[in-house]
Amino acid sequence: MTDATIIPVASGGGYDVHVGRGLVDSLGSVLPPNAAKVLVIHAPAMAPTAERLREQLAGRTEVLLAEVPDAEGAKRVEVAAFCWQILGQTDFTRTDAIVGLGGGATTDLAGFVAATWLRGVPWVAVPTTVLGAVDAAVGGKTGINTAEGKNLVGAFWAPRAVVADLDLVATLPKNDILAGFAEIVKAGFIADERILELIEADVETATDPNSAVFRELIERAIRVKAEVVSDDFTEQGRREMLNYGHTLGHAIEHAERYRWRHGSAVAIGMIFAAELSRLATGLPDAVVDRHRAILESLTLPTTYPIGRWKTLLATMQRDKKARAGMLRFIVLDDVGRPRVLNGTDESLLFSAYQEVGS
Ligand SMILES: NC(=O)c1ccc[n+]([C@@H]2O[C@H](COP(=O)([O-])OP(=O)(O)OC[C@H]3O[C@@H](n4cnc5c(N)ncnc54)[C@H](O)[C@@H]3O)[C@@H](O)[C@H]2O)c1
Ligand SMILES: O=C(O)C(=O)C[C@@H](O)[C@H](O)[C@H](O)COP(=O)(O)O
Ligand SMILES: [Zn+2]
Repeated sequence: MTDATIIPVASGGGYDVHVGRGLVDSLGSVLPPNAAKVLVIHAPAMAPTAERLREQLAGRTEVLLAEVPDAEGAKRVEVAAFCWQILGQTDFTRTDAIVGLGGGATTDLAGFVAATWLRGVPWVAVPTTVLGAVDAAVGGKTGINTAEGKNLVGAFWAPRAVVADLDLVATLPKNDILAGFAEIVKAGFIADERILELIEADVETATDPNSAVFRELIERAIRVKAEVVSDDFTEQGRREMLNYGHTLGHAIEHAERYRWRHGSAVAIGMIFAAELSRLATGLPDAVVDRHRAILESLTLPTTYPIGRWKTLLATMQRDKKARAGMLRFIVLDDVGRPRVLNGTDESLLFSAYQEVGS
């Protein structure tokens, strides 16, 4: 692909993340050469792009389109079943391929459908949000939500390529761009302080999809994720660090019935994780304050009602990092030094939450 930055991922069979502009027009080059059929699972906002893909690939392969509900509405078993039905009725085989075109919710679903159809067919992720490009589409964590919690059903199933076309991301509403920055900030705090410095230097330029700094931030965050998942695809250890801010974040998404943006919930979750780090590991006050300053500069939420604590705690018990009923959190010893905190007692957790509670 021309003008693309290539970021390799070494796990899940090995694949590349392509970052650049106008890339979707050469999507055919990353599809399996012998695929007779391609199912494009896409978000409603991406219908015109899906149609463009159909025209582009006509003659080479049969392109089927599956428009799925917007945002978290896509991550439901009924929607997976709708996709499985299309695959069944079109005799989709293991040499065919799925394309996930949309934000993280769409690519999580598309990857899950690919992982489960015939126990695994090839798929390509085409993220169209900031959050999808820097995080969701990379690493092969696929899944759907259940009534009990976020991403409780899923599979590790790597794509054969990720195509992050920044021309597609440019149409994203500003609030979605800002929410996606929560994951970029996460990458900054756990592994790349330069990310934080670039946002602090000029938040307007950093979040302008046409700026060079924006592209640098996208690429830096992808490199963080690619490096971690190359080392630990199935989350046996190091990959857990990517869950910084997510234990409380996912509980907030559940409490809000999946109507909140993921990045907004993770922003509050990171404040909680930073406050917990201050209490448990002695994370300096300045680093905790830095979380608030950066997330507020992005106009992301940093507080949540104090009265919701018991509800959130109950949901957090189902967090995938929990072991034998014991909650585990990702905390920071310092910027760039995340680690797991085991066996946290409830009063310590509540003390940290009091700093978040409004
Ligand atoms: N698998 C992973 O490793 C991983 C990592 C991070 C997040 N996630 C998941 O990703 C999801 C959040 O992803 P998201 O923030 O991209 O949200 P999203 O997929 O809900 O997309 C946000 C909104 O933007 C719209 N949209 C998408 N692209 C657009 C475009 N180019 N122009 C205009 N509108 C567009 C969508 O239709 C939606 O309304 C959550 O479900 C989260 O759990 C997964
Ligand atoms: O890739 C990972 O690993 C992550 O934890 C990245 C997170 O940003 C992402 O939201 C992920 O979907 C959370 O996974 P879960 O296992 O906590 O459901
Ligand atoms: Zn996330």
